[in-house]
Amino acid sequence: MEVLSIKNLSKKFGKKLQYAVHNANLSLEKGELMALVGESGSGKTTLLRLIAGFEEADTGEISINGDKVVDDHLNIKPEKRKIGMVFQDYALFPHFTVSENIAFGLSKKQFPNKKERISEVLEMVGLKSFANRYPQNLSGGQQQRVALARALAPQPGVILLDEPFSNLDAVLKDQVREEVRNIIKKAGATALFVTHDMRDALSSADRIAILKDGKIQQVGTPRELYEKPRNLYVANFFGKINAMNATAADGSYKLKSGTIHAVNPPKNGELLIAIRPENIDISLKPSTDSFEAKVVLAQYFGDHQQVHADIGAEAHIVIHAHEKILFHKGDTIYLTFNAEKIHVLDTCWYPGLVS
Ligand SMILES: Nc1ncnc2c1ncn2[C@@H]1O[C@H](COP(=O)(O)OP(=O)(O)OP(=O)(O)O)[C@@H](O)[C@H]1O
Repeated sequence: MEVLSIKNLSKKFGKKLQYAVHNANLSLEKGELMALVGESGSGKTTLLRLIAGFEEADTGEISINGDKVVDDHLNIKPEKRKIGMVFQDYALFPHFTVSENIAFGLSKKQFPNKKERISEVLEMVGLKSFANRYPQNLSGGQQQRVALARALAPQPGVILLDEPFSNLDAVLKDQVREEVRNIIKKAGATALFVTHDMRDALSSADRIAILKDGKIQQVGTPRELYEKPRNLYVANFFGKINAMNATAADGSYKLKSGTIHAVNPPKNGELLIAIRPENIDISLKPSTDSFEAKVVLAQYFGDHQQVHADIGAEAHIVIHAHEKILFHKGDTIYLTFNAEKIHVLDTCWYPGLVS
């Protein structure tokens, strides 16, 4: 069941030429946890605020639980949208205890027995024994769980979380990501969280939507976005990738310095192909499909070596090698591309493209 539906949503601030959010389409199924990622200024916060009702859309539609909350003639107030919000700084009321913070958004009509509901959500977030504490006497991770409990308590249609992991140090982050995901899943809630950190998105979300210049570039599972990025922007956002111009012909990708057999033969023509550094084998001996290359930089990172090499006319190739041999600048090496992991990118994206 579709819980959040966004159609052709756009927002421009004042007289700016650029859209903050441009023609966004997004759909969240019940129980889904989605990450909204993108670099600074890509429009993540604006999209979240449009959904919450803190900003007014220029055009487009938003529905929550099947009820329209925004269209050309409608702009339902934030408090009437059945949305739970977890703010970046948690925004807990300092003079209220944990219980009082959670009680704040609960109506007597929906929950005649408020105490029971508070106890339920405190149990859910593992803070039952902290009910009477004040926020300043809690750790950052605990404060975040209170904020999450407060958002979950009224059983909203969708929970929106603004940069939920950005205030946590690196050690806590891994643990809190897992906790937040588990709590949301246990509650059966549907949630959308904003992050600029691709690790948050890859490790926690069921699906990811990636924004660039206010436009959604791709929506998919972490694996789809990592392994089958639609364009170079998406590919680069999730780590290093080697992109090369190639000509598709006779079931192969022809590069200037050799040919790679294609597993899924593409249509003939000029293409931009891409392969991740871990999907290239490196050897000191040639084999039938290998490309000769010259090492220009080799960096040792303990669990792998990052080798930069030139293969003739093709630009720089980056390889993550796990071999025991250490490579050095000037070495002649032989690279074999894992044809199954070669992916064809959309070439219609270029930096700065807005419409
Ligand atoms: N209130 C505002 N007035 C004018 N321009 C705004 C306003 N809010 C956002 N913008 C502009 O809209 C664009 C998108 O901003 P937004 O804050 O949504 O991006 P973001 O991806 O959340 O960035 P960050 O990660 O830095 O928070 C930017 O160009 C920003 O300058």
